[in-house]
Amino acid sequence: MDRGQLLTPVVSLREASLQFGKRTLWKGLDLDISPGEFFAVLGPNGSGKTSFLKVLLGLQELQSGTVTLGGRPVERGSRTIGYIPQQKSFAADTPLRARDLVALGIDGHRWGVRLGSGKVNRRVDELLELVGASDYAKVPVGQLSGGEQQRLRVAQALATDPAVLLCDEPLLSLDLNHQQGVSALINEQCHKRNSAVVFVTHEINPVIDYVDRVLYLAGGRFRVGTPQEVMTTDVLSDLYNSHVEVIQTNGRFVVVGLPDATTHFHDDAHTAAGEEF
Ligand SMILES: Nc1ncnc2c1ncn2[C@@H]1O[C@H](COP(=O)(O)OP(=O)(O)OP(=O)(O)O)[C@@H](O)[C@H]1O
Repeated sequence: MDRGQLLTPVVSLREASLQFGKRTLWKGLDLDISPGEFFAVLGPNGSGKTSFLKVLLGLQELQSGTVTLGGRPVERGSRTIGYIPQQKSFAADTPLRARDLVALGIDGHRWGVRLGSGKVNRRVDELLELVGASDYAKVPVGQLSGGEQQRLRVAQALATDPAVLLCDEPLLSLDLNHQQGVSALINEQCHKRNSAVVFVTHEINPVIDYVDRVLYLAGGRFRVGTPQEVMTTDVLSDLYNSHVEVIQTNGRFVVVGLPDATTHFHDDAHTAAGEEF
């Protein structure tokens, strides 16, 4: 069943195009993402995945077309958005404890005013527990492992119970255990608390059990559909303009013969917009 037809979309793009110089990342993108939908954004290096998130964050303007969140134009710093950025480790001497970092997600815009109130402290405790970080609540963030830091970023992003949760490769550099823990948390926010999740990743398999639909960007074009519709030999060969073999085994996708790690932009990218299933 198509959720998009049942629920009012929380993210909508119409005829959206993004271009840097002569390079078109995508054009003619029409897309609705519904509450409670887990939406993965896939594609090779440089295909525009992070730029897509930046458009939703109000940090990158479209060349043409429109983007709305909850029916309103996107704006920077919206509290309806939770954002898990690409992982960068905190410097060892960062003067923040784990719980301070999470508290910034609740009250970051009012730092120094309400922080420390009983209500904020209780919410921070709840969030730390949710991500399994209570044990290191008072440890300076720079002394924590990459996986521990990442769980805090998830807690921070969930702090406002956001309608839209944007995740930029949140599993990078996590071991398998932590990958599973972090993706299960994000899935819970999506399918239990009804947030729309936009999940940028190079690899669909770690979240394949959760993904409802995929936006696959490559070569200045795109495809949108369920994983079964998009992750096929025909679709990926067409997007990459080169023969790519997709094998499905045990519910996982193995993609063989990708041209290289970087996207190949088609010469005809300006006229060959992707199609939506
Ligand atoms: N502000 C900008 N000005 C010019 N070019 C830009 C700008 N932002 C991004 N680009 C270019 O757009 C392309 C897409 O970048 P983006 O970071 O969105 O790709 P990505 O799919 O997230 O890549 P990766 O998988 O490597 O993180 C890249 O070639 C990048 O250099």
